[in-house]
Amino acid sequence: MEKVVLVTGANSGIGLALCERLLTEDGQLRLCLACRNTQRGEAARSALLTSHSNAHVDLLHLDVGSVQSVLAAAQEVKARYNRIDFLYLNAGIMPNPHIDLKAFFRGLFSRNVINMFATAEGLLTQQDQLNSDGLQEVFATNLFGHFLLIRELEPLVCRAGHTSRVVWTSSSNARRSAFSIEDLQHRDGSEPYSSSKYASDMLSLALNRHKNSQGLFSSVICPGLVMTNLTYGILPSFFWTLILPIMWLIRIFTNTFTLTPHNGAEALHWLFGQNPESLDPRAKYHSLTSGLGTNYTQARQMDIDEEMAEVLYSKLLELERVVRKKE
Ligand SMILES: NC(=O)C1=CN([C@@H]2O[C@H](COP(=O)(O)OP(=O)(O)OC[C@H]3O[C@@H](n4cnc5c(N)ncnc54)[C@H](OP(=O)(O)O)[C@@H]3O)[C@@H](O)[C@H]2O)C=CC1
Ligand SMILES: CC(C)=CCC[C@@H](C)[C@H]1CC[C@H]2C3=C(CC[C@]12C)[C@@]1(C)CCC(=O)C[C@@H]1CC3
Repeated sequence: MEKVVLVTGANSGIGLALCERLLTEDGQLRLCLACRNTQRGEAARSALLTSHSNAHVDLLHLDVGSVQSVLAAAQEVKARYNRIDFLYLNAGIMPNPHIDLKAFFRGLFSRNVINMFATAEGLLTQQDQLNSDGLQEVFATNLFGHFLLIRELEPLVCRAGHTSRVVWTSSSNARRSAFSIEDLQHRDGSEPYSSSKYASDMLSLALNRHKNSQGLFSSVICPGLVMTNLTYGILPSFFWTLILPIMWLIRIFTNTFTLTPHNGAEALHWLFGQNPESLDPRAKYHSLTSGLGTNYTQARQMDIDEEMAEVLYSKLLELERVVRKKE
């Protein structure tokens, strides 16, 4: 039976590389590119069809940062497909990033240097804003829109006798200390990205608790540091080009510098081939690249409090009720 796979944020970076890899792996796939920008979505679809001329590639308009768009897109998905095997929740933003250069140079000469390059801990802040639904934009895009999408698509992913998978593109930047259960949307802090990614790690655990019995299995991955539009938004592209040789060198010390979208998509691709029952719900699956350029996936335990994950789940359900009422 052909597998139905939906990828959010599929028109560039890691999402597009994943699509390319999935089509190479399985020519029978029915792939749905869920993109907010139709023109960029069309360009991605054409590029994929150039290298896989017989592939089934559909396009879906979806802005995960908008409640109305998520609800409309979910209706469209339900009309087009009768099940979804893989839901890759990959779209993500990091608006107005700011690097703390002092902290960077201090970190360079500390024992924490490897961890700093792997996680950006203490280096990065962002300035977030409210979207038209009155939600914090980073929370709405990276977490809540995807949560709402899963809820809307439950008839397609929670089916008796059938297993479906949800895979979150999280980050090594996800940190417990950046997240507050009292401030889910991170209205008051300056690390909305880290907070939203930590929340996705917790949500994945809660989804497994609530939905495994209905055939839905959730996993989280970290793609490592990848050169994409997102990272080009942190520092100008000429800077990245200048330091690229240094980055290849750093890869010898930290295998988290995957650098290319193809390498970054390693764990996403690896999960596609795994039996969900064999996966650890408390693990984050990391895409890693060795100094010699070999890609591999490694499971690392997440620092997650199960009780807090449950509270997050209930709070998201409550927020869902509120936004549905408004709609
Ligand atoms: N690059 C890195 O080093 C790392 C990236 N990640 C995560 O990987 C994921 C992919 O990012 P990456 O490939 O790096 O960056 P890109 O910017 O290349 O890709 C992000 C994708 O998400 C889409 N997107 C953004 N906002 C929305 C929205 N509201 N609705 C629908 N689609 C949206 C973008 O579409 P559009 O073209 O319209 O903007 C784009 O296709 C993100 O979740 C990111 O947080 C995690 C760790 C490290
Ligand atoms: C010499 C050199 C490589 C300098 C770059 C320093 C920083 C700009 C990077 C060091 C660690 C990086 C990192 C990210 C962005 C760029 C750095 C801060 C991410 C936050 C990008 C998005 C993620 O989800 C995780 C990444 C962790 C590492």
